Amino acid sequence: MADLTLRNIRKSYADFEVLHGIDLDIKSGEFIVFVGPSGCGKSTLLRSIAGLETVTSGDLVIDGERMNTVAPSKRGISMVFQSYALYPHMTVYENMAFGLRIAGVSKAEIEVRVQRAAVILQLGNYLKRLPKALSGGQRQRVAIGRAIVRNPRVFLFDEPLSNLDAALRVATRIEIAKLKQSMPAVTMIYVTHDQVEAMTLADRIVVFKDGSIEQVGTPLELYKRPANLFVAQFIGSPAMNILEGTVVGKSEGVTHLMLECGTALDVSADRGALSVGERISIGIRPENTQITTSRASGPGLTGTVDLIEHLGEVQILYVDVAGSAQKYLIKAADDRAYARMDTIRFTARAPDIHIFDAKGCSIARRVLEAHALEQ
Ligand SMILES: Nc1ncnc2c1ncn2[C@@H]1O[C@H](COP(=O)(O)OP(=O)(O)OP(=O)(O)O)[C@@H](O)[C@H]1O
Repeated sequence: MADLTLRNIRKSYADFEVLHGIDLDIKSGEFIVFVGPSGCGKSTLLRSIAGLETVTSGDLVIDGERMNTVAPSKRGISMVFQSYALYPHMTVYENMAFGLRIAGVSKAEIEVRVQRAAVILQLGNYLKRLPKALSGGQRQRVAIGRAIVRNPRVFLFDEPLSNLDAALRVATRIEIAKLKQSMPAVTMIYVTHDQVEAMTLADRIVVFKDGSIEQVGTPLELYKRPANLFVAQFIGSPAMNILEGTVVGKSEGVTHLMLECGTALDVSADRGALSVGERISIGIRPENTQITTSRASGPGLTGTVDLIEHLGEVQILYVDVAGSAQKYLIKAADDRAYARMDTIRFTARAPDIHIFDAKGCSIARRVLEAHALEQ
């Protein structure tokens, strides 16, 4: 069991601040996934939690105990890296046992722990093999086994699957999900660039940008209610489409928007305290866009198909919309044929239209925060 609290964590390399005051509460047994663009500080934070980096200021607390100056080996943390870093001349069993032997754990206890890890990771038949006789996925399982045998309170994973090919990634991802089920009390923090890993493994996802947290939430919260434009475009693949516009009027219960592409859009007034003249962006996900007809009629936006990608069960249409520099992407079932230069009309259901203010903040969130302040 391990609750983890990060309070105003800052980390600088010389005069370059990488982490700008991170606050995060992680509950015992949670599976937390860190995502964010390259260089945003995910690995630095993970390594700081492990004690492989010293934080410049702030408090790093595990189960009520401040850990800032506690040696990595005394934090009750195990870490699995992208590179498996197995000892090539040792068998799988010896690789898993090595750290325990150095720590002076008895032979009998080592046997129990290694065998237990081998069962969890289905490595029982490979214990006598050398790493060179294992697949990449099996090697990564040995690296995870080596971490398990230490009975950690907190398990850290730094992009553990990124060296594996697509099929092995999926198989090993499922192993990690099972591992979580078999160790429900262990807190896990996992860094990845892979959307599917983040969405499928996480209890909560933390989205980072430039050394700060943008949003923390369950995968569905981030997908359905992104707090800002950055999260909206970062979570989901292909990314959410964004169109610029202005609030042009308000009448009873309705706010009228005019998009730069020349399309008028009415949204219900409870979508926010929008003011007339205010610049806004609307966001619609490719999979939430419905093509109304292949001819230029009916309500919605109009565009010209520029490119089509067939992915099997779905196709991605890249559509040029007048007045918008960005292509509008539509994810549609592959049961209908479109051709390049087709003119299409498309719409989205009202709940699937996200609205952001000029600062990129979600209007829905702005309203929620305003309500919270009033109470
Ligand atoms: N030892 C170091 N000395 C100086 N700068 C560093 C050091 N380690 C990391 N950085 C810088 O800190 C920033 C954050 O790096 P970090 O590796 O934490 O990012 P990341 O989000 O994990 O990126 P990626 O997804 O590419 O692994 C980067 O700008 C990086 O260049």
